Amino acid sequence: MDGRDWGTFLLPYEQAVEELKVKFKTMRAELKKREEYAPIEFVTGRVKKISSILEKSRRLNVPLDQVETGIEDIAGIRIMCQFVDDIRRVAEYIRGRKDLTVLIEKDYITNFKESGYRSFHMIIEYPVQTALGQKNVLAEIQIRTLAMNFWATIEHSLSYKFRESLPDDMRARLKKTAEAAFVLDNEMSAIRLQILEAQKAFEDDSNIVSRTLNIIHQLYFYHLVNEAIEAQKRFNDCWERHDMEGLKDLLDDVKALLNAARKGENPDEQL
Ligand SMILES: Nc1nc2c(ncn2[C@@H]2O[C@H](COP(=O)(O)OP(=O)(O)OP(=O)(O)O)[C@@H](O)[C@H]2O)c(=O)[nH]1
Ligand SMILES: Nc1ncnc2c1ncn2[C@@H]1O[C@H](COP(=O)(O)OP(=O)(O)OP(=O)(O)O)[C@@H](O)[C@H]1O
Repeated sequence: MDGRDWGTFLLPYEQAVEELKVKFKTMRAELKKREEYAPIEFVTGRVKKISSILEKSRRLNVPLDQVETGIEDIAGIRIMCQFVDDIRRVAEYIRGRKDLTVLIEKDYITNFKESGYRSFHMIIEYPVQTALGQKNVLAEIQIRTLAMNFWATIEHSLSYKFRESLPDDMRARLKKTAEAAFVLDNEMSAIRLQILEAQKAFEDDSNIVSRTLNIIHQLYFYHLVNEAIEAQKRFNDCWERHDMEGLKDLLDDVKALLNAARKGENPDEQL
């Protein structure tokens, strides 16, 4: 083993993890403000323990003087999302950043691992400004859903570190639980789509209501008083019966009335 000062060696990795955590947490807050929905649920990070670096360098045959390039996850960030679709969005945001360079992407969601493990990984190069100047460090970003994280956390503590020594029946049961997490993610995505569709339909309906009432009001300005009164009656009737189709027909009719009234007056103002 080389006699390096591990404390000093790990300093830029610690700085990288702290900075990246702040940046992704800020990204979450910003997206929440701008779009009212943040694809990031929460962010964690860690610097690999010295014992784990030594164990991995032995397992991967990486000489200790080459761990900086041979072990990509000494600095590690994990981003948890609610839905699978959010993972693609977060990856896209990361690709667009100017303060880091994406070197490798590993899509263990499309191609999940033999164990059942699913996550999206990005290996990045991140420049850290140290007292001695700039140092580029490698870091691993794991992006996953809450269900993927739940599974990976339990599986990690049970099997990942035991590797071959885990009993076969336990391995098989863990694989089954990975399938359950996969089904859970799909179900949640389906529910989410339904909620989004319901929200859109609700917005469309409320637009029809406001546009119809607005146009009925405008009919008075063109002295179409009887037509306006008749349209308002039809509106009240449709509203009582929750008849959105009837409201759509009414909107078409009042639009036609208003267009006819405006004809000749200002052709550009046709609805
Ligand atoms: N819980 C769990 N985590 C995994 C599994 N496979 C990969 N990971 C996580 O993903 C990281 C990177 O995995 P890989 O992309 O396979 O990286 P690698 O450097 O080729 O090899 P290893 O880290 O030794 O697996 C690991 O350090 C773990 O944190 C798995 O089967 N179960
Ligand atoms: N990119 C990451 N971001 C945040 N936490 C991580 C990341 N990678 C691993 N961890 C967590 O750090 C802890 C220590 O893991 P450790 O680095 O020893 O192993 P590992 O990365 O899972 O496996 P390996 O040694 O094969 O790379 C575990 O709780 C693990 O879940």
